[in-house]
Amino acid sequence: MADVAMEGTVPTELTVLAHRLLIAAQSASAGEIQQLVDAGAPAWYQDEPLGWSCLHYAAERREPSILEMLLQGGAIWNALDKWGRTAGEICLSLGDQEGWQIIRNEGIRSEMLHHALAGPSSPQSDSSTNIKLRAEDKTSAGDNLTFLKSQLTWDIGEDGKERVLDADGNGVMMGWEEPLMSEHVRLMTSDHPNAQPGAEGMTIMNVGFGLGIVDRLFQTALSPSHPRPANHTIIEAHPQVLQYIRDKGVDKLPGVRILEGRWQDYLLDPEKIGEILECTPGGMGYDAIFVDTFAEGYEDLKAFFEVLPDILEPEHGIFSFWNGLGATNATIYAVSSSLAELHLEDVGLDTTWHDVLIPESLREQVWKGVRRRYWELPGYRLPIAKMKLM
Ligand SMILES: C[S@@+](CC[C@H](N)C(=O)[O-])C[C@H]1O[C@@H](n2cnc3c(N)ncnc32)[C@H](O)[C@@H]1O
Repeated sequence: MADVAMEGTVPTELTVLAHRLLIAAQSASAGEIQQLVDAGAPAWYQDEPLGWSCLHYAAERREPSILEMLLQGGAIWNALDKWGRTAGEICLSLGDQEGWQIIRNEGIRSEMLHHALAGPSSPQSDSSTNIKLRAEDKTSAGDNLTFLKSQLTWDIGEDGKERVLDADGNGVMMGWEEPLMSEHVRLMTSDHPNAQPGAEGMTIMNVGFGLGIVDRLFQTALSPSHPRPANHTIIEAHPQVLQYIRDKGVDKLPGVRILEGRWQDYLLDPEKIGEILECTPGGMGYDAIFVDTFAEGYEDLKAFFEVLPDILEPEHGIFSFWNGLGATNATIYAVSSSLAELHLEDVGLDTTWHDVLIPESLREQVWKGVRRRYWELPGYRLPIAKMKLM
């Protein structure tokens, strides 16, 4: 959540100015608002009853120039109200596309600037991320190392589909995601030259096994006339999931290799990368790489992006990732997706997006009995990235 200063935590004179700005944002002229900002009114302030900032109030006016003025005056693009909505959601609910774009663009600009100033990603620390794309907690869903030590449970949800929950009852992997995983696999394999009938089969790296849905699909999605993967490397870190892999015999499938441990243990070590690539033709990299971990934030994903030029086959290699960060909020999801696209571009990859609808009926049903919802949007933005052609 964005920095929030509720009543009582700022000095009185600032509080007065803050309240005047909140009121002005609703109906005053641009000149009056600018005067208050120039006088030092804190545009980041959020009120007590609603958690609304001046940007939320201004969003109701549908006057894009006022939003721009407030953002320049220090309003926080991703301040969340008590219902978890940014001012962008207020714009969206009123059909104000122009206002929404101003807030989204400010999000992209401020996140890019933040990352540029922070330098290369450090997956050990989330300090260089501005968007709070994951919970700032040390519970299982918010911290990767805590998650990897936590006890997991496999069961069947009320939708009749298998799921894995962590010790806090959060959904680690839910069977309803299968149609999305299927679309990832289809887009990653169907046109690849090594997946065509008579070809030698693709080399695939999947990071994060979960229920093994995506791995099963990589093995079986294409018709029998197509070759099975020539090599299928799975990196998985949770001991119980590794046991599940052995119980199911996945490690015995032809061409499958399980790397036990965190992806960071393997891919951030240049010597290990060399060994891992030995199974790919000429050591040139994987034909398809997919990442879907748990309890990791944007910094971790960005750190993964930075390794891609070393591990993705440069000519036809396809990278995709589970695009779930920030998915509880439309504006933050849009900024997070754009940020990923720009950071992939920085490391030499072009991204195309495929919009996949998730039916309301499916979304409602699957959440019964699960504590933390992590999906709140009607649509999923599926990324497919390839190395840019020189
Ligand atoms: C959401 S599930 C993956 C679901 C999978 N795509 C499927 O189709 O079933 C995430 C998996 O990533 C694993 N994981 C979490 N952090 C990891 C890390 N740093 N390195 C490797 N695996 C990790 C978890 O143990 C879990 O099995």
